Amino acid sequence: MTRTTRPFVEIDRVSMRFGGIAALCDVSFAVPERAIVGLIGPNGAGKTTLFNCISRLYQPQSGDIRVQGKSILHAPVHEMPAFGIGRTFQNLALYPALSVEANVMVGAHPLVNCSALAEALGMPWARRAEASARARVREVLEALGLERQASRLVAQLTYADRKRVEIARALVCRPRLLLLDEPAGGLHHEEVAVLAALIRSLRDAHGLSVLLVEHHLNLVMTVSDHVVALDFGHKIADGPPAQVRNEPAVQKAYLGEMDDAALA
Ligand SMILES: Nc1ncnc2c1ncn2[C@@H]1O[C@H](COP(=O)(O)OP(=O)(O)OP(=O)(O)O)[C@@H](O)[C@H]1O
Repeated sequence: MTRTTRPFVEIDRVSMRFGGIAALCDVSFAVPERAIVGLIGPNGAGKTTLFNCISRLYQPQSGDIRVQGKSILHAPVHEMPAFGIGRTFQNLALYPALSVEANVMVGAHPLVNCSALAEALGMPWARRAEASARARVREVLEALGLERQASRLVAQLTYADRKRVEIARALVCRPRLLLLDEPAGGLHHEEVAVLAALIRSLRDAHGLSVLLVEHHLNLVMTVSDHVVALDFGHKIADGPPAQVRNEPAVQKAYLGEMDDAALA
């Protein structure tokens, strides 16, 4: 699939404070169409706050966020599905006592798009919408190699498979932008390599733009086309992985956080 440099998302001078804490200070960068952009920074740098602004959980005090040129911050929250943003959460936000299929079905809710009454009464259009959402869920489970786990409870899965379920749920509504919040957290070395291949293949197969928050720097540097680094809410670097890795401000921000090998 051809990549372009046209921005899919533009973060434009976004600032967000929590009382006296400046979590984001005038942060600007773009996620080009079909690009994988890694967002790095030490603990407390502002990465999750930015994700929460893009998914409209937080409203920044100033700046704008545009998807294909249209401001999401000025759009009503119920219009958000139309912007095509899917996300996963740092601490898995799954229902352990429900099946894999049921968990992914939760993400398909916007596809059903019928009143609760129509669903409860089993109206024909509600049944058709639900059948089509179930078909989509099965398609995504298959794409992620989870089809044989569909009826298992999430509580019975390995941690790596739970992470896949989160990604499946984020994909079910056919997003154009996938926000991945620490997908490698808690994974073993080999599982991280599998994850890297999965992220690339999802981008290639579906033409997705991906914004990846990750502490696993080797994964970020391997998989990203472009890397943005934050520190104390400020953008300190923005460029190709090799350039950002060697940026003195990035090296300094990480000093003491992790061994130098992570950045070598
Ligand atoms: N809801 C909140 N209320 C108050 N302060 C907050 C809130 N959310 C984040 N912060 C503060 O904003 C700053 C940025 O936090 P954020 O969680 O965005 O950083 P992060 O880069 O995602 O860190 P980590 O890598 O540890 O997840 C921190 O100082 C944090 O304590």
